[in-house]
Amino acid sequence: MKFDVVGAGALGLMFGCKLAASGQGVRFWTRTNEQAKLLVKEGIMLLEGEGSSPMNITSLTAYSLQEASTRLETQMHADWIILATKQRHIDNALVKAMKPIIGHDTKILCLQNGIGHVEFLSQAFPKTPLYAVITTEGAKRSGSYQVIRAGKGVTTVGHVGSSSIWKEIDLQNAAEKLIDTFDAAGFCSLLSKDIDREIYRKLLINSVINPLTAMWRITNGELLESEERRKLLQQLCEEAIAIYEARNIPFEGDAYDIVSEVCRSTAINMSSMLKDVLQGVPTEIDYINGRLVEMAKQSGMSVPGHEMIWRLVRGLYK
Ligand SMILES: NC(=O)C1=CN([C@@H]2O[C@H](COP(=O)(O)OP(=O)(O)OC[C@H]3O[C@@H](n4cnc5c(N)ncnc54)[C@H](OP(=O)(O)O)[C@@H]3O)[C@@H](O)[C@H]2O)C=CC1
Ligand SMILES: CC(C)(CO)C(=O)C(=O)O
Repeated sequence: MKFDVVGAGALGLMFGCKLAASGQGVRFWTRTNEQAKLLVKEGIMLLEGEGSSPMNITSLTAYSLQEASTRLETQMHADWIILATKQRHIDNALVKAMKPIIGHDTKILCLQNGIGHVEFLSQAFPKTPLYAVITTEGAKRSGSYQVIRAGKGVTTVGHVGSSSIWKEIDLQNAAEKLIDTFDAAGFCSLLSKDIDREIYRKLLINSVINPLTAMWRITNGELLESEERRKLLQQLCEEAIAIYEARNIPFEGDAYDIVSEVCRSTAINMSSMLKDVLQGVPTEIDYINGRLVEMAKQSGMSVPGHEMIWRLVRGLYK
């Protein structure tokens, strides 16, 4: 199978490295020429867990995405594009730059947290099948070509949006082959027929854990360590569930219990939002709490907790 990885950040490097190591064809499309050159020169170094020796993949193909139209004149389109940028990178400029790498049989796999990107990309690429991924894998970039697998997780894949020119059975077969390929590369993967459910479940979890850990600068586990923190966790869960109920979005189980369980199981993790804040880069708050606030407004509801935490996190970045 051939993969084009757009965005050689934490997840892009990790997925690309392990897919290449398992014998798949992987080509990287970076934002900068400098990173593409470094990847070609140095390869990727992936560290998986303490005590394990690093995996080093060399002989890579990598270009800047801006060069796509000239590079694709002499090369084949991939079966899959793994879109591994952040939500905020997905805009008209990225769409324009990606057009040359989309062939007749290319499918796009979106790794982003939050919501909004699927609708945007469905409109931008109406004929291209889109799949969303919800992953509990943890990856941390430690340089332009070095990445750490911070935690093994489960990667769930499902078809999203409508792609009128593809038959349901072909969409399903393509996803099944992808799951087998991911499994063979060392990613425990599942196929979901209702990926929206997974997306909204993850959205709720992220909308509670991420901004609170980012504001308080604490690990996920520390969120449960005081009554004051637990109360706010509870309030954000209740507000999110009220929005879901108003909009008929299914959510199974007790939100507070589920969020608390994620805090416990990822206790020593720094949330992705806290990492962004500490690095001084914009967070994904607009695509997580911002979207919830927007949904609440559309339903004529007030969600003071989410609105306040959204503004507080936005205000951290000038
Ligand atoms: N890391 C994780 O463990 C997890 C991440 N996610 C989600 O996955 C998504 C990616 O996260 P993560 O890998 O951590 O993010 P990173 O910031 O590490 O990676 C994003 C990459 O996209 C690149 N990029 C930006 N614009 C372009 C462009 N125009 N063309 C090509 N590349 C571009 C960036 O390049 P540059 O560095 O040059 O700016 C960067 O390398 C996020 O939405 C996140 O929420 C979900 C689950 C786990
Ligand atoms: C589940 C959680 C909160 C784990 O850290 C996450 O997805 C993130 O940090 O973005």
